[in-house]
Amino acid sequence: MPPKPFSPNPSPTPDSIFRAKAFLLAITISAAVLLFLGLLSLFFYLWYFVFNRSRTSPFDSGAHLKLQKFSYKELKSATNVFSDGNSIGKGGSGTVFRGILRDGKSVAVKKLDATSLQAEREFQNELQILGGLRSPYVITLLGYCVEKKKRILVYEYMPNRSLQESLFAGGPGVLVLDWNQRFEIIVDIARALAFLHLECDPPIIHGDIKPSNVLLSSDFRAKLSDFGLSRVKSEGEFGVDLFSQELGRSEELLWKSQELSGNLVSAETPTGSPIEKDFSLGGQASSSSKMRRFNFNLKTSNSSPSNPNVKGKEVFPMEMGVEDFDDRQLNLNAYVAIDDTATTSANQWGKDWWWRQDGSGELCSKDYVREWIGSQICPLTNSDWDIEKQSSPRTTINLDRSPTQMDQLENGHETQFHEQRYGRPKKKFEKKEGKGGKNGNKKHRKMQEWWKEENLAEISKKGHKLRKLEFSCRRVFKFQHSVLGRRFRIRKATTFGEHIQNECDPNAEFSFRKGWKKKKKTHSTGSDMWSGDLYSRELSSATSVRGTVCYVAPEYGNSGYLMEKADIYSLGVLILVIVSGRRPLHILSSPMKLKKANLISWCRQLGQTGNVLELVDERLKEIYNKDQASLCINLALLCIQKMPELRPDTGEIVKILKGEMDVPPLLMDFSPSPSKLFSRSRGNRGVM
Ligand SMILES: Nc1ncnc2c1ncn2[C@@H]1O[C@H](COP(=O)(O)OP(=O)(O)OP(=O)(O)O)[C@@H](O)[C@H]1O
Repeated sequence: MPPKPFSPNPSPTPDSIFRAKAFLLAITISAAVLLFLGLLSLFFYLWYFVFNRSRTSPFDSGAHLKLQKFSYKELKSATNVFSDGNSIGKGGSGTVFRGILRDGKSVAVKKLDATSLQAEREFQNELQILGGLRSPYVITLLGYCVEKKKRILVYEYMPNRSLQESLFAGGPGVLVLDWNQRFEIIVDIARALAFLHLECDPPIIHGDIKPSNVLLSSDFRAKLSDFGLSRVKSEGEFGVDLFSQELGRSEELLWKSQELSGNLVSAETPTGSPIEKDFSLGGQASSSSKMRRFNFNLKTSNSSPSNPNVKGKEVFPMEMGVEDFDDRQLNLNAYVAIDDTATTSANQWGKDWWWRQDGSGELCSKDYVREWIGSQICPLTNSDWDIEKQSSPRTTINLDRSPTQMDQLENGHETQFHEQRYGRPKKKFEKKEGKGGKNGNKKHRKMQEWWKEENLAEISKKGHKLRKLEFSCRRVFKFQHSVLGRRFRIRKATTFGEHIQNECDPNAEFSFRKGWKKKKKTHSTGSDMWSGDLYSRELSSATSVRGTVCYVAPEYGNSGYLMEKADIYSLGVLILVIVSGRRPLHILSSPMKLKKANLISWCRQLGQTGNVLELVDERLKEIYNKDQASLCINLALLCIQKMPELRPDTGEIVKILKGEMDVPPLLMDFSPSPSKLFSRSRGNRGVM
């Protein structure tokens, strides 16, 4: 068959040309539109994440759960314009209100003090850490509000509010929490910590375990709250936290400022090098050092305490022998260098306060209560103090008078104590004041150093100039001094009740940042001037004291080490508080009860010599599970051991509480401490 002849395509008709052109045009237009839309969404995406999100949500959204962003208007109407009636508590960094959202859900709205650095830090921490956590044992952060300087956090509402209120609000004779509830609360808190330490990766250290940070649901189950001081442990880290990295700088500033002010103790080591050099390393090494060489607070150096080059330091006169010292002398020398391989830093008091909690007997709670009060009224320099004394004798507190009063109290002269405290003629008061002035000044100086450093440490983080720091420190101290005087006039006019704390004006409380402030009418009983918790509340309000006095672990001091075992220590104290229904520091008028003033030391004494069940809250009227109670107390004793390595971890604690593991025997702690050395010299008394 012949091939088919080639026939060329028929020429395109105008119609087909038009259709092809239209098709091409449509493709071009749609491509352009798509491109435009793509670019638009890209720009929107960039705008949203780079500008909008970074302004409103200061954390990496990828790593966190979805938090609701509330408008200020919304929260304002939820809380009835943040009315006093809706206020349910006041903390160091803001006020908490009850709110009802538009969908009817109850929430707790924490309005942070806009201008405070602590509030800002707490806000960031809560979002970055708590915002990413979901556990039945941890409070749920539902959302936040950021508008201009306003910082607000919205949490799930806990109808029974804080453990602090449930434990202490009832007053004598009124039982709020029964034994079962207390035990469940202890288990819940242990589980919360186990979640943070073991289930979170990287682990989270809470850093501020105390009753007011344990919130209770309607059925009295506990949830851990307040992550304002918590931190995420970074990989491979063995002891330095984020904030402590500022410490070297702060220390340096401290030394410089001391040079400037000229009237504080010399900050030089015997070799003339600033102590900051070894400061953090000392702590790091300590956490892995052997028991006998363990020392968190003292810097290891090749110097001797009797080295004449140690300028201005108070050195324990070893040659005299510790036996030559009576208790009073030891109290005055509590911050001296006692180890021949160690020297103190100028801020030693700040790290040594906790020794006074220990069970060795020679240092009582009253000493650090007194010292603490001293710190509050102590101006930055001695001359300021003198000026204040002259200008307003009635408003100054005579610290040197306090030991006498307390000693008499201990000796059982309660009536005399009362008279002296409130009815003594002014002349005698002044005479006494003059007599003990020298020792008092020493104490003042120590407290000044501590507080100065604390303030410097915090403010230096924000890069303030040294002179500005000096100025603000002076101003703060002066202000606190004068207002505290006013406070004590009120106290002098009252009669001596069963609890010293009852004398305090219930409507006033002291804040390190703000001085005395009139307490808002709240339901919170969290601020108790004379309780350990008061120190806590107020100290935790002092921005650079991370953690809570009486709850904070000894190794933490102010050197910045915050590890899991610090939480365990606080948990131990908290367990004792829950079991006993007492605050960690509770000064009572009765001399018989004075030994019980310091819960920790009392418990240690009972652990060594007596029946630990003596500690159980009398209000339980013997209606409690004795096995569980002694388990809790023994567990607490394990947790409050001075050496972090000896404390159990959270996994073990939960197992012990669930009865899946026995309480390990309590080892003796041979940490070299002033009190320990003193004890040993008196016959090798062990200190737990
Ligand atoms: N989610 C909540 N539900 C119910 N009440 C709450 C809630 N959060 C806080 N509160 C109440 O508000 C009080 C103050 O809480 P906040 O966390 O501000 O301060 P704090 O922990 O007591 O003190 P600080 O912040 O100084 O450590 C608590 O004691 C508690 O009574």
